[in-house]
Amino acid sequence: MFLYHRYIRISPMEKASEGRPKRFNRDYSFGWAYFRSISIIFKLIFSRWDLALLYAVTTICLVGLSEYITNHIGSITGDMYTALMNKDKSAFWKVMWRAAYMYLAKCGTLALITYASWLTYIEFRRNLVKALQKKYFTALTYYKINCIESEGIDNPDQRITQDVEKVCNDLAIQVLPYGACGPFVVAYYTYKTWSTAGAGGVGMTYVFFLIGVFVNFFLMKPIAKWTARVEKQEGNFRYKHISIRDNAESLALYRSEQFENTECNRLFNFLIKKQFGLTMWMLPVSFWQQYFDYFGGLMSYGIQYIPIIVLGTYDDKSGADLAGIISKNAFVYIYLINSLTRYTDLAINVGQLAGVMQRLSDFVIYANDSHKGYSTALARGECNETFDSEVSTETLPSAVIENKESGDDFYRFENVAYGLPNDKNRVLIRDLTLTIPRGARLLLTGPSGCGKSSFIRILSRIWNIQSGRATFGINLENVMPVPQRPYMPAGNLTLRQQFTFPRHFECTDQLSQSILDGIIKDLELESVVQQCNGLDSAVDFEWHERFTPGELQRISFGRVLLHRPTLALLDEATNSVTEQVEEKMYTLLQDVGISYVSVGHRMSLRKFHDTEVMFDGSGGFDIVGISDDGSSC
Ligand SMILES: Nc1ncnc2c1ncn2[C@@H]1O[C@H](COP(=O)(O)OP(=O)(O)OP(=O)(O)O)[C@@H](O)[C@H]1O
Repeated sequence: MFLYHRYIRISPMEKASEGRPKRFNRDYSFGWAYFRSISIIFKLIFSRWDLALLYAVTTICLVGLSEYITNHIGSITGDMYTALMNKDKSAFWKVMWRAAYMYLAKCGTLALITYASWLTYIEFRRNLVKALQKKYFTALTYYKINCIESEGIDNPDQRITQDVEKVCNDLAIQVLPYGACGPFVVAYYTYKTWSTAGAGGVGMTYVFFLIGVFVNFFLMKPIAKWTARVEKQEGNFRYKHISIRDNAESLALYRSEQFENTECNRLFNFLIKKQFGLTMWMLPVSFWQQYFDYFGGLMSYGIQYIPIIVLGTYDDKSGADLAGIISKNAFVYIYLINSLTRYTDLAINVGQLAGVMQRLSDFVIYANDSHKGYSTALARGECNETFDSEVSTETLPSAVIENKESGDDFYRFENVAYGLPNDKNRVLIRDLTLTIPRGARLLLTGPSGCGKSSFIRILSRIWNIQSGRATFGINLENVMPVPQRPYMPAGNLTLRQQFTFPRHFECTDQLSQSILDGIIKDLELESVVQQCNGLDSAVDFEWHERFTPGELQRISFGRVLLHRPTLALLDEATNSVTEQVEEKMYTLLQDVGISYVSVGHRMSLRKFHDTEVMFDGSGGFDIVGISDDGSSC
């Protein structure tokens, strides 16, 4: 009771953190949903004829071979008993030699099974991770899960890394080999049992097994549920530590050790509570598993009661022969019981897999749903209608979106309203009528939170408009953003790769190299190159921890100058550099003929723009012209 109170009681804070009910935020069960999730995951693992299938079949064949050898090994003890009781030297040495090479074959096969099942695991994991990552990075699914509405898909990173690892490991090494060969082994030993102990012996064994299955079925239900709960809390706890790693300097400046320590402990306590819950359920499962195994050993002799005492089948045999027969029969019966109990043991693995497997299949279902809208929109040439299904058209006129690449304008908005994609009631801007022509130099200003960056999201087509008519006259390939917080992809990349991001090309040709050298000089990035040991050394530090926001802003600005898009979307892209550097940056943009839409608060920005849209913070706006000296006209 004390332990229950200490670990399981739900605190008010924990209750509050559960939030509103979400589609995928539910407890997992050991039922039909599990079988559905198995079919979803298997389709991804075996999506084509490849090594995964070859290795899986090889493993199963090796397990079959191992069972065949075991069948021959089974008679060795019985023959040894008979040879020793008869004091028969030649029979003894025959059995010894037979045993030696049989064990050699058995051990070799077991080693090969381990090897093949690990290869299977690697191929399973390769297929599943690649399939999930493809889904994650299609149709902005990663953005929706992390920034918009995940419907309860927590910790996607953990699902792709840890959950996949567990599922593939258990499937390839535990479940698949023995699960696939099991029925044949069971059928063979059932026949062997029948031929010596008759229907009574087989019946006793199967009743024993069915009791096991029945008890396991009830014990497994909570295991699936609690495993998924533990996985979720593991993900939250790990993510907390990752965020501390990524923000170590900010924490140090805030001296927030105590706060973060308490927070880490709080998340860890959630995890421990869930682990305790799982452990509580593992107690009866473990007891039942052990008891069942031990009782199975006794049963292999118990069944012999039928042929030896009830049927008197071996009444004419000598003591030595009977000892050998008892040993051989015991092997057959114990093997039948073992093959059946192996299934009940596998049930623990399968039960634990149920929770993790459903976490993965939920991820797949969510991604597939989110791809649906995207594909239709793409087919209509309207790849920006990603969030259509979430937008309310009850109170607003419907949204009309057109793509006109050949037009004179980059964008045309007529009576457009936009707001939060995850809250249809929150409209940020209403009735916006604005044309952004080719060659535009547009400035967006207004109070914090009024919807300036959201407008950049509309231009980048990661958010959709709610109503009105929007015409897009520029392909996304020709637009490049510079976000508020410079994005530096992780993974020991070189400085050159940071510059060439988001493309994977290597700028080795003379022209790109000379452009890059010019950018480094113009943006005064020589010291950054030095700290990175040149352009082509893989760095082992965290970019945000090593470089200042101003340096990072200059690197992301350098990307724009290197890629030379038609239009740059600059979201407070120069707010960490001096006004002199800012002037240099805008002059460089103008020199290479890149149009731009900027978001910013500084007055000094005005002189680089010809039009200003001033949002008022309550859904309205003003559009004014700007003359060369920065004054309104
Ligand atoms: N993914 C999101 N989910 C929910 N709300 C969001 C999301 N992104 C932005 N918002 C909200 O939308 C509103 C407008 O945000 P936006 O980023 O456009 O502001 P902003 O005008 O650029 O402000 P600032 O000048 O402070 O950057 C804010 O209230 C913000 O909290």
